[in-house]
Amino acid sequence: MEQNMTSLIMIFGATGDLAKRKLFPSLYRLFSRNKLDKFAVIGVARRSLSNDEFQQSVRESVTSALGNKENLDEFASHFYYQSHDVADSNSYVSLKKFADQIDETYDLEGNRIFYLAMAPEFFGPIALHLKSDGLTDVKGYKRLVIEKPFGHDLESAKTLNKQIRSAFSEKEVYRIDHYLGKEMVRNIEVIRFANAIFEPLWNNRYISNIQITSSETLGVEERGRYYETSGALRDMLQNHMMQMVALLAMEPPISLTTDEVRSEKVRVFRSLRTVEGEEVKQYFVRGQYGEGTIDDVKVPNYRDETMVDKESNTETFVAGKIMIDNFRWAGVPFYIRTGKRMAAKSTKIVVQFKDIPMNLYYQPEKMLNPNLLVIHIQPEEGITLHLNAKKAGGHLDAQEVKLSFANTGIHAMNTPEGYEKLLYDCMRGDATNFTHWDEVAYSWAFVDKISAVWEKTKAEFPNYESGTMGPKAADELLEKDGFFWWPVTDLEVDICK
Ligand SMILES: NC(=O)C1=CN([C@@H]2O[C@H](COP(=O)(O)OP(=O)(O)OC[C@H]3O[C@@H](n4cnc5c(N)ncnc54)[C@H](OP(=O)(O)O)[C@@H]3O)[C@@H](O)[C@H]2O)C=CC1
Ligand SMILES: O=C1O[C@H](COP(=O)(O)O)[C@@H](O)[C@H](O)[C@H]1O
Repeated sequence: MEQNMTSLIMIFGATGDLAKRKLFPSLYRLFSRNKLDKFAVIGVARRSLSNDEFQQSVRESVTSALGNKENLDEFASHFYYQSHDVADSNSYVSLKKFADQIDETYDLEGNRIFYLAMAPEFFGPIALHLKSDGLTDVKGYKRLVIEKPFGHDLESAKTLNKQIRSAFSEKEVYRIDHYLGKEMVRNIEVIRFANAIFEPLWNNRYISNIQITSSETLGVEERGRYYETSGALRDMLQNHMMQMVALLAMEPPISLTTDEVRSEKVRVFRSLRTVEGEEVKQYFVRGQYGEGTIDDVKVPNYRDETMVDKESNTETFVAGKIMIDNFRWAGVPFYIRTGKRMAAKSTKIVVQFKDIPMNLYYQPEKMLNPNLLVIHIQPEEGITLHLNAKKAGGHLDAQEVKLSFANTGIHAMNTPEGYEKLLYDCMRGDATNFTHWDEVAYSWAFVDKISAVWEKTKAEFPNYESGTMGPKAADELLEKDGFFWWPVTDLEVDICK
């Protein structure tokens, strides 16, 4: 793999929220760790700004995300601004001239990263212009980083992909899924494939079900316009949740190359049981938040949020049972749930193992505790293994014990922000933690069948109170299979202490 950390990074949408909150601070962290060789950034957006004003906004965003930092002036001096309307062809001609000049000044070897941090309707047109107006005619590498959402459904994703692919090859396209930058999401593979105690048990003989929860306390905030066209199914399930399912379910790749890992993930997507028509209500539950209280603050109904339809049929919560019909996973439900305005901000994976054949130690009053492997993705990062062991001093009484590993505890620092890792990977030319077109296409095909049913039928919303773990039907989804959601807040236990 290339390790050339020299590049001209062009950020389209450089005055936007994502650039300020995530991209500038992440670049700063790479800079401060000496991970960048020669680099310059051209920020592109519509409004008119001088280079000085832009550099000031870069300094402010780094300070606001990371506090006062060293060498900030030196870092910011690598940033340039170009006012540009992405819909106007003439702008690209002057942008190309400017980019060539910066390339020469910093000796950037013709390496270019185009980061599209803009509304998705611009992705295709920008990619086409970059090629037709010569910005991609470089002697080094050219890479296109694309934010989510990648389309609205399979059809629109195909159209977008066609536009992008007429300017960039698949290997040059880096589709961001920021969950793939999270430390513990990346750890899933290592936990699975580097431990002799897990891999032999990682199948339908020993695992009864897997639960993935990604709950948020935030509501839709200022994103009503986008969210009304998306909902939790497209916003979270089609991408982040499906990626976690794939990492948990895939076969061990023969090596850790981008192509091998991606091809194993694609095999999982190909094995997904299609859920359509009448089956959708047996497998999936949707919800929309009503008013409630979070952290002692009263919060409004989703339908009363800015830019939201008073009769909105958009789901802010989704729970589902995903079946993977292959040899390893036949019969094992993967339960997923995600939503806004829930009781806690938490992303966790709970792997519940099957009960042992006979319960010697808890009978007759109590049930044996199943063994659980909990992967804490956020806010705390770590692993907890729930076992049964003898109670100290007692006769042969058993009790549940927990073996915990806290990522932060070991490294005594915050783990790097996901965007930092993804930017670093992109500069190194490592696309393993970006989504391949095939993954996107399969997961849209799966999700489209569900949205087709939901869009046709009006739901009885709101159906969960803000500050709770979603509608009752989400609990019933597991109850009818004899399971229940392991409470994510209780599982937070002591791992970070
Ligand atoms: N914000 C976040 O936390 C996340 C965002 N994303 C994705 O990132 C992308 C950007 O989101 P976000 O930063 O929130 O969006 P914002 O609305 O905050 O920013 C949009 C940016 O696009 C620029 N822009 C708009 N129209 C044009 C135009 N015609 N020509 C040139 N520039 C233009 C704006 O510049 P100006 O104002 O000067 O016109 C601004 O810099 C979206 O795809 C979103 O889905 C994904 C995950 C998280
Ligand atoms: O992609 C998105 O993710 C965030 C949740 O991300 P997290 O890293 O805070 O878990 C979600 O709020 C947003 O709606 C969605 O677009």
